[in-house]
Parts: sequence; structure tokens; C-alpha cells
Amino acid sequence: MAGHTLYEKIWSRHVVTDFGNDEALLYVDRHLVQEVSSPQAFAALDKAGRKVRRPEAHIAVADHAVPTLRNGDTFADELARKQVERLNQNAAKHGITYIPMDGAGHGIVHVIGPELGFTLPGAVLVCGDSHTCTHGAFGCIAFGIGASECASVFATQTLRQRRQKTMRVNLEGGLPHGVTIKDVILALIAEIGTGGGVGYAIEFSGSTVRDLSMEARMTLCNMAIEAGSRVGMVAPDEKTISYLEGRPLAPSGDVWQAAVKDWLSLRSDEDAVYDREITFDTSALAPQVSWGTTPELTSPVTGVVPDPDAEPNENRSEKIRKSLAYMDLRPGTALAEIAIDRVFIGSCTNGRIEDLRAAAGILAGRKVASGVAAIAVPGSASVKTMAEAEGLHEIFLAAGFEWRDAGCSMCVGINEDRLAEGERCASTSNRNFEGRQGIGGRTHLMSPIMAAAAAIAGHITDVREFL
Ligand SMILES: CC(C)[C@H](C(=O)O)[C@@H](O)C(=O)O
Ligand code: SF4
Repeated sequence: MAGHTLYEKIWSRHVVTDFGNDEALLYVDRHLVQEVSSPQAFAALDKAGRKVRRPEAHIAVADHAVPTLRNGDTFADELARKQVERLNQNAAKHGITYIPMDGAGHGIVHVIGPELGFTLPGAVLVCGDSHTCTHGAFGCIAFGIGASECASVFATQTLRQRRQKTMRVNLEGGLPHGVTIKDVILALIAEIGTGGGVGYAIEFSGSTVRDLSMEARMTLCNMAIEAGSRVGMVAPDEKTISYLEGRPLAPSGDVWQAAVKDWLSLRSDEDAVYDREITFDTSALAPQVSWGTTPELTSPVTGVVPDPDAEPNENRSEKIRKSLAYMDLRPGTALAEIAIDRVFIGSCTNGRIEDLRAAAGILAGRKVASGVAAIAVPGSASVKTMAEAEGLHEIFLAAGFEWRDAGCSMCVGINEDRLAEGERCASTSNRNFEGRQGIGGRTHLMSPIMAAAAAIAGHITDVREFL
């Protein structure tokens, strides 16, 4: 009999009731709660007169609506204030830890989970947020759920789920100079499409992945959902262990020793069979930039805006045409000539310390082009503190960036950091749908060093010229 994949092993450990047909009631170890997706779940709980079954298995933090310019708790808009206050009240009522906006542990859910050691290998972790796949970088099954599912997790600590098919993506060949894991995942999505991973739990493996830091693995798994996969994961190794050691909520003492032993044994068997397997050569990639309104409409920065009339596939041709109209781009334009108005460095994709270090490396001794407004938004208060201890904020500020407090910020147009109609942004976030960063705003996804280079040049540019 064939061996098992990492996903299947963790899945089996969590089955409470097997319903057959790949459906099971799954035990959920951890639940992260944010302000946008939780109100209905808490309301459902209250309506049913149910209590939270295991309050210590949940952590609540407001990240989407919080202002990133704050002294104390100054909200620009009442709605946002109410949303955040409601989360605080709901958490208090149900005995769930709430991390306040001005707390040292504050940040984007997908940044603070790992920082706190709340995210652990081998676990099943959920959150009412599609980018929960980020946590899979630690070798756990982590996925986004809907509001009614959140209510079920609160009340029962279980979820009825369908087991995903498994897909292994082998990334081989390492990263060329100036190319980051963000470029790899964008290029991969350009190749397999935003539907390429639908129905699959992706396990990323291969030499490129083993060499990645935990931060980069999180960037990689973060965007599994943009390829259609609710789950992205990387098997735990020594890097996973040393990242987690000593984190506030990670186990300690004998329990830690036992956990490490177990975690390091958690990997796919040699003879495991995946439903789909692809190998992607990363050794000759160029930095990538999206030019359309889905992440798959991405090309190397050395390329040009494609011509929809030259695209034989009608479906794709139509997608390109629609994108170019919204993005106000003409076929044949060199991507490296597209002028930008705004730069956003942050989000749960690229708002971690390494991202800020890398961007600062490009910005040091240089200035943001005139007419460009640029903001750097650390993914968490702890990232901000670390960055400031290293003097990175001074580099950003000297270059002409704004240096903000943590939050989702301009990744999503539901707080006051938004693009104005028609503005074009070089962004390190993960989604470029119409209106994503503000109604009528135009998003180009790229890596932190590419965004920093664009800020300096005033247009999209090949960061390798700045290295
Ligand atoms: C608002 C939230 C539920 C949403 C998500 O599910 O991912 C957001 O975080 C996003 O990135 O689009
Ligand atoms: S930073 Fe962006 S992608 Fe991440 S959770 Fe917030 S809105 Fe979603």
C-alpha cells in the first residue's frame, strides 16, 4: 500500500467522525478571529444560546479596518471603530483573548499567529479569512472558512470538511539574484492559472523551498489561495523549529521536546502518491509583475503588455481585453515603462521583517520619485519594533516613505488607506481585482524589492538594475 502525504497524515489525526466519501468531522486545534468575518458567527452563537467550547483555542485581533495612522485609537470612520469595538466586546463576552490595536502583540492575523507560536506544525488551524493558508508554511493544515463555519468552530471545536485532493509542487533550482519567492509564486500562478489548484491541498517542496526562510515560506503559502488552493503547506524542518522555539504560546520544557520530535517526523512518505504533481524550475526566473486584474495575468518585468488579439484562447483573450481596459494599458507597452502613483509595501504576503529589510536595502541612500506617494506598513507591531531597532524606519523615512502602524492597510480598500479612482499602485499584496485597493484603483503585484525600485524610478522597473 502506498504511503501517505503530509496533508493526509495531519487530516487522519484530526478525524472525529468519518462520514465516508472523503467527508469527515474534523477537530480544529486553533481558530484566529478577525473583525470582518466574525460578527455573524458570534451572532449565530448568541442566537443559539451556545457558549464557546474552548475559549483558549481562539485568538481575536482586529486588522482589516484598523487605521494605520494612529495615536491611541483614532479612527477615521465610525463604522470601522464599531467593527473593531464589536470584536473586542464579543471576545470579552466569550472569554477569548483579544489583542488590542495598541498592544505589543497586535498585527495582521496571519502575521501574529506564527509570531505568537499559536500556529504550530501538525495542527488544524482555521480563520474566517481566505489567506489562512499562510500558516501552512509551518506544516499544519490551515484554511479559510465562512462565517457559519466559524460559529461551528466556536460552539463545537469541529468542522465538517471534505478532504482535498493532494498536489505536490516541486520548486527546484534556487532563486536568481533579484528574484524572490513572491516572483516564484506569481510566475507559478501565471503558469497554472488561478484555478490551477482548485480542489487540491498543495504541498510545496524541492530545493528552492528547503532553502527558504520561514518568512518566505509564509509568502509562498499565502498565495496558494490565489492559485485556487485553500491549503498550501511546507513540511516542518529545523528552520520551522528554530522559528518557533521560545515563542510565547509555543510549548516549553518536556512538552516542547516531545513536540519537536513529532513535528520533525511529520513529512510525506517517500512512496506517497499525489493526485497531481508538478515541477517548476525557478533557476532562470526574472522578477515578475502583474498587469491584469487577476494574479495569473502576470509577466516577467522584461516583458510587454500582451495583445488580446494575439491570444488564441478566446476566454483568455477576453480576460486580457477586460483587464487592459480597467488597467488603462495598451498592448505592446513595456511593463518597465508603466508610471505609478502609489507604492504599498506591507500585507500578510510581504509585511514581515525580511520584506522590510529587503526593501530598505534598495531604498538606502535613494529617494522616492517626485509625484509618487509611498507607504510602508509593517505586518505587526512586533515587526515594526524589530524594524525600528534595526533603523529600517529611518531608511524608509529618509527615502520619502510614510512609516505606518500595523494592519491590512492598502491591501484591501476597507480602511482609509485606499487608492483614488484611476491611481496606479506598485503593491506587495496578493490580490489585484478591480477595486481591490479602492474603487477605480489599479494594482500591480510585485515583490518588496520591485516595489521599492518602482518607488524610486516612478515607474515599474527591473530591480536588478538597482542591485
Ligand atoms: C475580509 C476577509 C474576509 C478577506 C479574505 O477572506 O481573505 C480579506 O482578508 C482578503 O484578503 O480578501
Ligand atoms: S493583509 Fe490583505 S490579504 Fe492579508 S488578511 Fe489583510 S486584507 Fe486579507
